[in-house]
Amino acid sequence: MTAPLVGLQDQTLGWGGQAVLRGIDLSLSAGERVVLLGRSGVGKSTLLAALQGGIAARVALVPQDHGLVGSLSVFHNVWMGVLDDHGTASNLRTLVWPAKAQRARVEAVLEVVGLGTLGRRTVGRLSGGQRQRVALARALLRRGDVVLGDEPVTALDPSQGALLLTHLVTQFPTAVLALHDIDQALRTATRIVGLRGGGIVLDAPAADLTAVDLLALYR
Ligand SMILES: Nc1ncnc2c1ncn2[C@@H]1O[C@H](COP(=O)(O)OP(=O)(O)OP(=O)(O)O)[C@@H](O)[C@H]1O
Repeated sequence: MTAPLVGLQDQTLGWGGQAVLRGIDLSLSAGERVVLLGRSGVGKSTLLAALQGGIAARVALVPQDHGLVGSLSVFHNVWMGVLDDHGTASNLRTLVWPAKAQRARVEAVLEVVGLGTLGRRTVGRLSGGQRQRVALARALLRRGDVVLGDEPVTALDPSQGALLLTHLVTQFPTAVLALHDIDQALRTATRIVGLRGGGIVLDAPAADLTAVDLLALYR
């Protein structure tokens, strides 16, 4: 049996000494597509942060707040996904004068998210949905062993969101996604983890669950 990518055992998770989740046991294996579900504020982002902190493999992130720099161009924000693959001198050069090959790599992922013509646009001038697509493009450029997405398509229309979510999970061997849409969770996940009342109350293969089972997390 291969070792898990991360294993949390009886962990208390929270912020600034304040516990949000208690008694958390969760291990993530390569190849899984885990969706985290639960009411707003229950601790999905908190759990994602703990998983991120524990994974030693290469991780691409799609944070809930997008994590973009509004004063920089779309190109530069997407390129941030691979900043740690390059040295400081190279990154400074890219900031001032991106090479043609770098532009081409970024344009390829911008095409995928439907922002092919907006590479030079300042992120501060984009709509919410466009910003989310920049964050998705940054993760797609980064690639990696695991993608962690915190409501990664909530700002998109349902059809575009479904397409990009499907694309995202096919680009990474392993995914953990916090979602709000139960049907999307059932379509996307191999495993669903449900949070309620400060802990994990459900951890089961998606194939064994129905929408009715998942609605219980929100009552
Ligand atoms: N960076 C942070 N610093 C301090 N407290 C935080 C931080 N992130 C979340 N919290 C707190 O942790 C608790 C759980 O929030 P969290 O964002 O994990 O929930 P969530 O299930 O992801 O919610 P939502 O679905 O609304 O995004 C909340 O009380 C929130 O205020």
